[in-house]
Parts: sequence; structure tokens; C-alpha cells
Amino acid sequence: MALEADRTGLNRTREAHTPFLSSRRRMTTMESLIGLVNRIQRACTVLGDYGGGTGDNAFNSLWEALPTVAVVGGQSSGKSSVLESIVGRDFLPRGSGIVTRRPLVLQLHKTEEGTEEYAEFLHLPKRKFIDFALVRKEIQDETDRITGKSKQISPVPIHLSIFSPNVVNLTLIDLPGLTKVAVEGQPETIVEDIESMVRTYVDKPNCIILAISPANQDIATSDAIKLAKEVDPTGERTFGVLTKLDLMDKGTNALEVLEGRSYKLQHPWVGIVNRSQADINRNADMMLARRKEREYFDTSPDYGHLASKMGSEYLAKLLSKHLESVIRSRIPSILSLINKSIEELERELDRLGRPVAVDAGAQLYTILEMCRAFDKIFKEHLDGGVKRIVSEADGYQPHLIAPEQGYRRLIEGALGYFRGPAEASVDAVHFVLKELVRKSIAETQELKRFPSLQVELALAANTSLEKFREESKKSVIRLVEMESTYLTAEFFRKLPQEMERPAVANSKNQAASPSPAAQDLYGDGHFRRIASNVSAYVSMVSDTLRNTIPKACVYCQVRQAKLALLNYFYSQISKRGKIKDYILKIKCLKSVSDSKLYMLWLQGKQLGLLLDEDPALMGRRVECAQRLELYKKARDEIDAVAWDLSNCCVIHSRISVDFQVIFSVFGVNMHRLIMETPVDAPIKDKHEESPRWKKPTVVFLGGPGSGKGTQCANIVQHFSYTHLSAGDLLRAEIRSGSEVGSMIQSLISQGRIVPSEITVKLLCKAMEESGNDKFIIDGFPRNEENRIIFENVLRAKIKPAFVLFFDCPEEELERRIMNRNQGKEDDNLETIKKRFKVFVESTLPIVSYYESKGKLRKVRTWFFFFSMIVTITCCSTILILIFFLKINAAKPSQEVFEEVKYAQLTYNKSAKWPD
Ligand SMILES: Nc1ncnc2c1ncn2[C@@H]1O[C@H](COP(=O)(O)OP(=O)(O)OP(=O)(O)O)[C@@H](O)[C@H]1O
Ligand SMILES: O=c1ccn([C@@H]2O[C@H](COP(=O)(O)O)[C@@H](O)[C@H]2O)c(=O)[nH]1
Repeated sequence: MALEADRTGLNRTREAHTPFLSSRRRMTTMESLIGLVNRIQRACTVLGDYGGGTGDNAFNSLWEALPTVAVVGGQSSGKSSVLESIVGRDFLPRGSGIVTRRPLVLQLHKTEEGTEEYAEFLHLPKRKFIDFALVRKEIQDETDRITGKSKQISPVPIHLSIFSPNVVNLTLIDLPGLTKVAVEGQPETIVEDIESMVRTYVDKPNCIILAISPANQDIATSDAIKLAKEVDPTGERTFGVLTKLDLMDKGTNALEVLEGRSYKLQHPWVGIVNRSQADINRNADMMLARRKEREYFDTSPDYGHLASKMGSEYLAKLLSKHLESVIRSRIPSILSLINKSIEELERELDRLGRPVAVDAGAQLYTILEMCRAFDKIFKEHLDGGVKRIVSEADGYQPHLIAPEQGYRRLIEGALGYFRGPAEASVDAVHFVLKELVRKSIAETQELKRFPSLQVELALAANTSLEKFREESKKSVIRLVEMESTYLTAEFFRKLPQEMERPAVANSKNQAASPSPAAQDLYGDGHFRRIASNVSAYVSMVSDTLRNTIPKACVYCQVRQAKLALLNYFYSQISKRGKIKDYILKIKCLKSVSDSKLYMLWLQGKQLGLLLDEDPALMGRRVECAQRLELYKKARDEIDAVAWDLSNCCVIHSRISVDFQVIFSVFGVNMHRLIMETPVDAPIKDKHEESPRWKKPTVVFLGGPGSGKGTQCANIVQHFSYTHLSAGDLLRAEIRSGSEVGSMIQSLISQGRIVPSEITVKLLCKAMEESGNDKFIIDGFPRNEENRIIFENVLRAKIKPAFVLFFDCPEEELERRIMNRNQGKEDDNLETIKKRFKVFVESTLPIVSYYESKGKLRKVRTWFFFFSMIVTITCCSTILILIFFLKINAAKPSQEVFEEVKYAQLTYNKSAKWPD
């Protein structure tokens, strides 16, 4: 199996190693569908997803989506004998009481005539059982391994594969026989336990019920029919089997039941005649028993007219055919479920994050990556958050009351009041930063699963912030002190001088009388002026500090937080990493006695401890990864079957039965389309012969958003073409709400390519409905499978002219799609990336294919372009062979259109499409 042994611990069988077989071993056509389901079922079981309902409900059950045949019957209904007759071997445990205590998933594989029969268990990979008595013993032993020797039952199935030329391809699930009372040694709840286990299978709409009833009992008392009637009242998925016909009372028969009069089912009842108890006791040959059964019906006066539809061989064939067709019809919904599950699991794995590495280097790397993620968020917040706080924090206004001690003392004293608000600014920024650290840690998705790391990171970041706060405080205090120690002399020089000068006499004789100014020298006015001057100075300093304090905060705290918030953490972490490595080395050298180092070892926590995830989360990740692998493999297998089948058609140059099968797999009625084409003629001739739409069809290819649709709209306006966009047709199908629509939706949302059958069907339908005979096919074929179907099916209907490739750089495509705004749900960044990938991986090779036919024209220069136009205009008889043109789609739309028109005008109508 593709799931690795160490991850599942369940690689127990060869099939368990590879329940999904390599393509070499892959069976083809009809058988492949049952084989495919078998492989998926086995892989599901390995991962705990099986019908018994105990699988992990947190996951979608793939098992439940798979069609199964459950064998249901009461005790002694002849259930085991029916199964043995179908297989043609004696291999089931027998005895009184409840023998089948675990579901037995019995997978029958038809091998070539003359090959040896053998059996294999999923739980015993390397053992091939040739002796079927040992198979019986192993079923008993394996049952006991889970249930003990008690009479308990377990829903965990046993998987048994039988390879034989005497079987048809079929998978059956044998369930414990329904019982009415608990007999000696059985738990009291056994009756309900068995019924509820059987119900978990038969309740599912994908379950085909093989209801076994003995003919020698009244059908109205049949446990199997009673249950089937409840869960499948219309009888659509129930096959009634009547056993023990030969044991009925003389003179009675079971025609009422077999002819559907007693209890009507949608499928015919099948009568069976098994070996008698005496035959079983003496190990009578099963092949002989089959022959006897045939003879019984052929010669029966009661059942002779039904003989061809009776017996275990007929039953096996009937079931195999039915199972095959049910699987076929279910493939779209299985694919849809798989795709949905893949998306869900991928999302969940993204959420859970990658598994934690085991070595110190990788652990360090993981931690650093998370730090980077945190740091990024922190910086984003920083750019928004701090600015606001810093600008709010500068609103301090000191209120100065100046004592009369001269300017210097007054000012110095006043400036002292700035200390408090300056420190408060630093604190405010500090708290904002701290809050941002908390917020950023909470918002860092990657950190969510590591609580210890969150704590350590917060601790280290806050330690750094404390350091920055101290630095910042020192700086702002220094700024305040600088203002106190050096007063700006310029300010004082500009003060009105007369205020300071003593009064002067007017004339020699005149006694000096105090001027009004002098009178005011020691009055209120004087002090008011000093106060006002001091205040003016303080306010000037305040303005300066209002600018410089935030600068200091930003420089010492914000800038540092941006540059070096985690430096302390990094140094701690790297020390731990080194210590750990060192210790490990020392331990290897057996010199752990170095006590100093050992102390360090104990002090420093191991890196691994920081990454101490919740074990439940780790388990969940492993489960998700395994499921994802299962679903992806299953999807590939289903795709491969489709691919194998469609290839058959190409290889044989005819539409084979298989091809029709795969068309109908997708519920597509391609029969008419196919049958209308001369399929037995060689492909080459086929295309030359009267296609239904004779006018040339042009194919537009290019990356998503390269402008194909835009140019199609232009063409439609100027030329009488009908534009058929494969993508738009698929989107319309989604909107129609059909079953296929949901599968398409799931593929489109992943940028994946829808199976050709569906796209071709939609294209043909649109062509028919258009009433036109000239088409541009936009965006098809876009992978190799598309191309093959295009060449072998669509080409029979149309006359392809040329492929026009729109060449455009990816950045331009992305820009255009993101701006397109046409409500296309796959126009989102996530899907776009996937579409580009698919385009490069799948569509470009198709472009190269047509290029390899030697028909490629490089992007033409304008000179070339105009010269060609001139040539055409001057000499219309010149026809230029152009099968393949490359359009420089990065040019403006109108210019692109000129190129498109040119291509349209100049292609050689008589030239052949490359074979
Ligand atoms: N030459 C151009 N220059 C600039 N923008 C363009 C040009 N051609 C088309 N666009 C714009 O780019 C977007 C994608 O174009 P359009 O839908 O035609 O691409 P498309 O190839 O049909 O895409 P898709 O493969 O998804 O169907 C549209 O919004 C369209 O208007
Ligand atoms: O032939 C086709 C065409 C389209 N798809 C799917 O549809 C989307 C959208 O197609 P656009 O042509 O880009 O509109 C594309 O990504 C495919 O998922 C397809 O499968 N087969």
C-alpha cells in the first residue's frame, strides 16, 4: 500500500502494501471497476474506515460511498452455504450458535482457466492459502483475536480475497446471522448488537442487500426480508434468495415467492439448492454440488421454466453484473466525495501545520519560522498602533507657577515638571507594544498549536520591551535635562531690554524721577512680565520636547522592537540548541559526569519542549495525512480507469464497448454521438468523411485570463462564428444542479481538468443547439486525455482549422483575472495558482504537440504583420499555410484582435489538419 508502514503500522499484506496496485497490475475494463472498489475498500479498512460504523466520524466515510453487497439472513437460513456455493469452495466456519462474529469482506477474483485457486487475507500479507480448511481456521482465529473466545461480535471486518477460475468478480460482505434470543454463553444484548451491526451496512443507500430466506419457512417470518423491507421498502436494492427448496414439504413449492407474488422486489428472486447436511459432513465436492443444483432446476417439474434464472452460479453472475453497473453509476458521486474530502483534509492539514521535526536543527528552524510569522504580524500592528498612541501621548502641558528666583531658577524648576510626562510617554508606548505582542502571538496561526512556545516567546519579547523601555526612559530624561542645563540664550536676547534697564534722568538739572517703566520695576507688572517670559520659554521648550520625546520613544522602543524584538529570544534559543547538541555529543561519549555542563543542560529547556504539541493534535495530523493519501490514490485510480478505458478506443481505432462504458460511467449518453460516426473506418478516413459541421472550427488555447473570451466576443461580432467556451459550458452545468455538476464544481475549484467525456458532451450539445455551423472552441483540448478525445471523437464531428495560442506572462494573467470581476468562482488567488500549474503541466504539452507538427509560427513582429496584410491585400490568391499561430496576448486587446483577425484571414482553408 502506498501508505507507509511506519505511518500506518498496518502494512500487513502484500495488498496492504499496495491495495492500490500499480498500473501494470491494474485490471482493465469491466473487472477494473470491481477491482478498483476492492482496492479502495481494503485501503479504507486499513485506516479504520469500514461499514461497521466505528470508523472515525470526524472524517467523511469513503467506504460508505462505495457500493457493497451485504449478505443478510437469520441463523440457519443457509447463508454460509450460499456463499460457499458462489465461491465453489468449502471455507466458512460452521457450527451451532453465532459463527460469523465479524463481517467477512469476501473479494472474489476470477483468474484464468486452469490456474490454481488460492486465498489471501489482508491481515496476513505474505501467506497464500491453498488449503481452504486452513482458510476456515484462520477466519475463526482472526475472529477470536479481536473478540476473544467470548461470543461477542466486532464490527472490524476480516478481508479475504479468493482467486479462482470458478468465481466471477464480485465482493460480498458476510454479516453475522440475525437471531431472536440469546442462548447460553451469549451476552444478553447479542440480538440487538447483531441487528444494529447489520443495520449499519444495510441502512446505507449504496448497499445492495442479499436477503437469504429458507424456503421451508414462511417468507413472512424471514428475518432478512423483514429488515430489507424496512430499509429498502421499494425493493430497489434487495436481491431475494430462497434456499432449501429441496427441503420443502412434499407437494408444496416456492413459486409464489420465486415469481414475486408473495413479496415483490425490483430484482427477480433466485432459488438455491445447497449441499445437504449429510453432504457437508462428508465434505462432498462443491463442483459436484453445483452440477447437482443445475440438474435439480433443469429437471424440476415446479421450477423447470425458471431454471435459467436459478442456482448459485446464476446468482453470482447476476450480482456481479449489478454491482458493476452500480459502481459505474456511482463514480461521479464517489469522485465528488473524494475531491471534497481532499479539499477538506488539505485545509485541515494547513490548519494543523506541519509535523514537528525531531532533530534540534529542524526544531530551531521551525521555531524561527514561527518567530518570523509572529514578527511580521507584530510589525504590521506596529505600523498602525504606535503612531496613534505616540501622537496621543504628546498632549502633556505643564502648568508652571514661577517663584521669583530669577529666570534660570524659574525655568529649571519648571522644566523639572517635564520628567513625569516624559516618562509617562515612554510607559504608554511600552504598554502599547506589550499589547501588540500579546495580540500578534494570538493572531499567529503557526503558534496556535504550541502553548509553551507562545509563553516563552511572550516572555522573551516582553523582556526585550523592558530593556527598550529603560533605554527610552534614559533618553527622554536626558532630553529634559539637556533643556534644563542649557537655556537658549537667543531667547533672552530677544526679551525687551528696557524692562531690565534702571531709570535715566531727563536732564542734568532735573532730579531723576522714576519713569512709569521704572515705577513698574518691582510692581506686579514686572513680575507678570517675568512670569510671562518664563512661561514663554517653558512653552518653547515644551514644543521642542513634544517633538523630541516621541522621536526618542520611537527610536528607542518602536524602532528597536521592529529591529530586535526577538534578538534576546534568538540568543536564548540558539544557546539551548547548542547545549542540547553538545550534551548529546557528550552523552554519546559517555562523559555525562561533566557537572557544569549537566547543570546547563538542566537549566536550559530542550528545544523540543517548546514544541510540545497536544498529542491529540499530532494524532489528528497523522490521520489526516493518511486519509489524504488514501483519497488521492483513490482519485488517481478512478482517473486511471477512465484513462485506460478511453485509451482502448484510441488503440483499437474504434469505439469499443469499454469506451461506451466509461462514457456511461459519467452518465453521459455518448452513444448517439459515437454511433453517428463511421467508427470502424480508420481514424484518418473518418475525419475526412462528411463531418456534421463542415465549416472550419478554430481552437483557442491559452492560459487562464489570456484574453481568449475577449477575442471570441470580438470575432463573434465581426464574423458569423459561435463562441463555445468549454469553461463556461462547464460552469453552466454546475448551475444546472445536475449530479455531474457537483463533480465538475469540485474539479474546477481545484483547477483540475474535467473528464473529456463530459466536456465533449456539453460542446456537442451546444453546437447542436446553436443552429450554426461555424465555431470557435475556447479552452479545449487542455490535456493529453482531452486531446485524444478531441482527435478521435470531436474531430469526427467538426472540421478543425487551426489552433490559436494566446501567449501571455503569468503575472499579467494573474493581474487580469484578479481584476476580471465576472463572478467566476474559480477567479480567486488560491484556484488561480492551481489553474496556472495545470496549464503549465497539462495544457502547454498540448500546445507543444501541435507545435511539434511543424506548424508553429513564432510571435510576429509588426513589420511582419503589416507586410502580410499588404501581401494578402495585393495578392489574394496567396494562401499561407498557418496551422498554428502564437498570439502575443499581452498586447492591448485591440492589437490582439488584429492578430486574431490576421490568423483568421490567412489560414489555408484547403490545408489539412495535422494528423
Ligand atoms: N489584451 C488585453 N489587455 C488587457 N486586458 C485584457 C486583454 N484581453 C483581455 N483582457 C481582460 O483580461 C480579463 C481576462 O480576459 P478573458 O476573460 O477574455 O480571458 P480568458 O482567456 O477567456 O480567460 P479564461 O481562460 O479564464 O476563460 C478580462 O477582464 C479582460 O477584459
Ligand atoms: O475543457 C475544459 C475547460 C475548462 N475546464 C475547467 O474549467 C475551468 C475554467 O476554465 P476557463 O476556460 O479558464 O474558463 C478550468 O480551470 C478547468 O477546471 C476543464 O476542465 N476542461
